[in-house]
Amino acid sequence: MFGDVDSYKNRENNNNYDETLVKLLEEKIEALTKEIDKLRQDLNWYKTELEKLLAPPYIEATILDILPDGKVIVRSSSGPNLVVNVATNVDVSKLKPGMSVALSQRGSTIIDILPNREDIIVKSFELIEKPNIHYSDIGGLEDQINELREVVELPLKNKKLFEELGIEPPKGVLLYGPPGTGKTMLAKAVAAESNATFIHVVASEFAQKFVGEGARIVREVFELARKKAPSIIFIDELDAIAARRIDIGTSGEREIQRTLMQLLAEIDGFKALDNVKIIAATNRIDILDPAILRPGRFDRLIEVPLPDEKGRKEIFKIYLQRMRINENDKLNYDLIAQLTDGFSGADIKNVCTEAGYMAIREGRESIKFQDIIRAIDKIKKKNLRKAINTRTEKYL
Ligand SMILES: Nc1ncnc2c1ncn2[C@@H]1O[C@H](COP(=O)(O)OP(=O)(O)OP(=O)(O)O)[C@@H](O)[C@H]1O
Repeated sequence: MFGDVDSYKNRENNNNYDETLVKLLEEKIEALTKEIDKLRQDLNWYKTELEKLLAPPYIEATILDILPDGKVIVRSSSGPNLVVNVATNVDVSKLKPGMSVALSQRGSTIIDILPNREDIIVKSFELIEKPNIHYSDIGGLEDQINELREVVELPLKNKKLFEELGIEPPKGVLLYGPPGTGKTMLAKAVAAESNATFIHVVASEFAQKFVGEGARIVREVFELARKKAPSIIFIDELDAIAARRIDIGTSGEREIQRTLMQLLAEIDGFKALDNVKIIAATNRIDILDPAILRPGRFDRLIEVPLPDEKGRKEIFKIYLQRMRINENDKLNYDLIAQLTDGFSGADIKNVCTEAGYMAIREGRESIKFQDIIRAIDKIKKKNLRKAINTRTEKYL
């Protein structure tokens, strides 16, 4: 009798044991299946990456003409004009002269239509139809503003006056001076006040971003400027392509030289009273190639120096008047202007921003005069550290 009860219990235990084991195994299978899926995904990813790495490069080409038999004449980026076929996955009816396409590695077949090159290049410039900066936003540069108004704004706005008087305004203006003194601001403000499109290009990017294409980009920038005229082309860091060169042996140097040549050709190619103006900026006028400064090119030089005490006071006023100052504090502009000898406009803006942060960090809703003094001290130390690092890095 008892034996029966025991065997029943044993069976019961065994059943429980089996159920637990089945559950465990099912869970294990589920986990492993998930892992297989994950590994399969990883494997596919590695396979496609490997394929991409091992795939031969395609050749970029521009369509010149589409022939009646469906073949296409292209100019390949590697040189000659070619008559090529079109792969079946490419819709022939979409092909048009001037379009960029990818050719198979052997250059015999169009295998893809590429996005419009001009769009890609143009997107990498800062193109502002009308910048939102005005002369009144700029402190301490009254003479520079007046000169720019005379040589850029007036000819753009009143071409007739110049034609009647028979005067030719300069084609290109070069702004030179230390970093952060407002050169870019000046160029943007003239564009805004002249209702001109502002095209901002950074010369160092010609060489870095578009290897082997600097000259072509210069051409496209000028084309774009003509299309969007009246316009101002602002070339920042001009020295990156226009520095005097003793040795042009390397291919990189030759490429920069070609870019410069194209820039000079473009400047020479338009008239002083066309409604495209060029403003360039540099911190290193001392190293510029004299060819760039010849009459008819960048022949109007405007120095944009560090602000003097009066200029610093004006810049402080521009920024601080927009900020909320503690009503019990009187701002001593003379003192802060005196304390910031050697500061650029950009440094002064940093001081104001830093003072604002000091108030925020201390949970205040307004800035105290003391914040500004502390911020000046902080920026001074930061600038000093930067100067020490620049002057000592060659010894480290
Ligand atoms: N004279 C100024 N008046 C008001 N703000 C200024 C002035 N100069 C500089 N700033 C401030 O500093 C910032 C940087 O100035 P900007 O880019 O015009 O200098 P930059 O001379 O073109 O410098 P870089 O040579 O480094 O390109 C401006 O956005 C502006 O906030």
